[in-house]
Amino acid sequence: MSGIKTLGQFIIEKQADFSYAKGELSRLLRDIGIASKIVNREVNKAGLVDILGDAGTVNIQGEGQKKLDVFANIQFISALTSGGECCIVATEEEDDFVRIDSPVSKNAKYIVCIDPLDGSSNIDCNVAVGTIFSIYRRKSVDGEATLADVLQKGTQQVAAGYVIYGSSTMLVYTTGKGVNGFTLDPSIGEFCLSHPNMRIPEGGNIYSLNEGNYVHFPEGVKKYLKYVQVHDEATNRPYTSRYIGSMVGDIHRNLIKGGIYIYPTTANSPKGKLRLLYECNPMAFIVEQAGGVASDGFNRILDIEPTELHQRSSIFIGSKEMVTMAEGMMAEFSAEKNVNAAVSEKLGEVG
Ligand SMILES: O=P(O)(O)OC[C@H]1O[C@](O)(COP(=O)(O)O)[C@@H](O)[C@@H]1O
Ligand SMILES: [Mg+2]
Ligand SMILES: [Mg+2]
Repeated sequence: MSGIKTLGQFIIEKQADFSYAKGELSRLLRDIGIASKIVNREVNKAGLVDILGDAGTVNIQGEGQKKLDVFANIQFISALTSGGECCIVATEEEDDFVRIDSPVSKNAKYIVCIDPLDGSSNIDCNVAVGTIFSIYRRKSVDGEATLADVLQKGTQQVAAGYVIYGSSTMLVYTTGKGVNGFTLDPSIGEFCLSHPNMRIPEGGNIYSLNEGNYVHFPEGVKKYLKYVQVHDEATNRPYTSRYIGSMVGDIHRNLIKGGIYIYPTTANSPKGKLRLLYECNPMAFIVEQAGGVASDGFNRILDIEPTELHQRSSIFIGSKEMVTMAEGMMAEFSAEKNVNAAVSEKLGEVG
């Protein structure tokens, strides 16, 4: 077993990077690791236990909840409650944020935003699903933490990560000092460092979006699709289309191979489908830390000021050259034309 570094060992080792660290964030990441293993256990034997199918309830997003959505939600809230390092959990599956009222948690300084089970539409057909999490330090020091402590810009995240329950189970996270990936070794029940210092390629030829929504796409996205589907060997086009329908699965693949994932505004989702706090912010932090880019087509995701708990956003995320090209098309062809300085600057970089 020499040479294996577990998630726990790595977290403690990296704690030294933060002079003020007292171990709370390390313990919080540990708690998320524990709940992920419990969810993984159920995912792995899903067909044998009563965890597939609908729960018969509808969440605040207006989506039918799957049994595994509900199970995962309960597991993460209970692990974070017994761990005692966070005072509020905001989750995609609960109408309002959950205040952790255990004696130890009351003064805890961390807020966790979580998508307990991502890719719910794939649960019943054994396709990769995931969990996405984001951690903030509360702004208020005294008294009970409030909604204002949850509605922080993505730039304020102290850590973010995802777990992918795929052919193997991996946990990938950042604390703002690069991105590292850990693979679960079931034989020892430990996440072990397998992908140190992950970097997304600057360019790529994989595009991921639900083309079934084409007619409702903004003009800029339609133009980008035309651009990637043209035959031009010099620019390695046409690109390849890959769409799993689990944000975690699509972004994990693109993180390793290079690529772009786009979920724009559509007729069904005029503000975009994906949730800013639970999906867009954590994925944007990870991808940026790996050298990529994430925007809503115009504005950097991490700079968006959240105003609602379940706020949605369009998202263009992945390899720098690909996202910048798509943003250029949005700037040129999409009516919103609220191009900000940053996009023009990026256009300048690509030339
Ligand atoms: O089916 P669509 O509209 O293409 O949406 C798929 C997207 O929706 C999601 O499933 C939304 O996440 P949840 O499963 O957590 O609700 C993403 O994982 C995925 O990328
Ligand atoms: Mg999701
Ligand atoms: Mg979900």
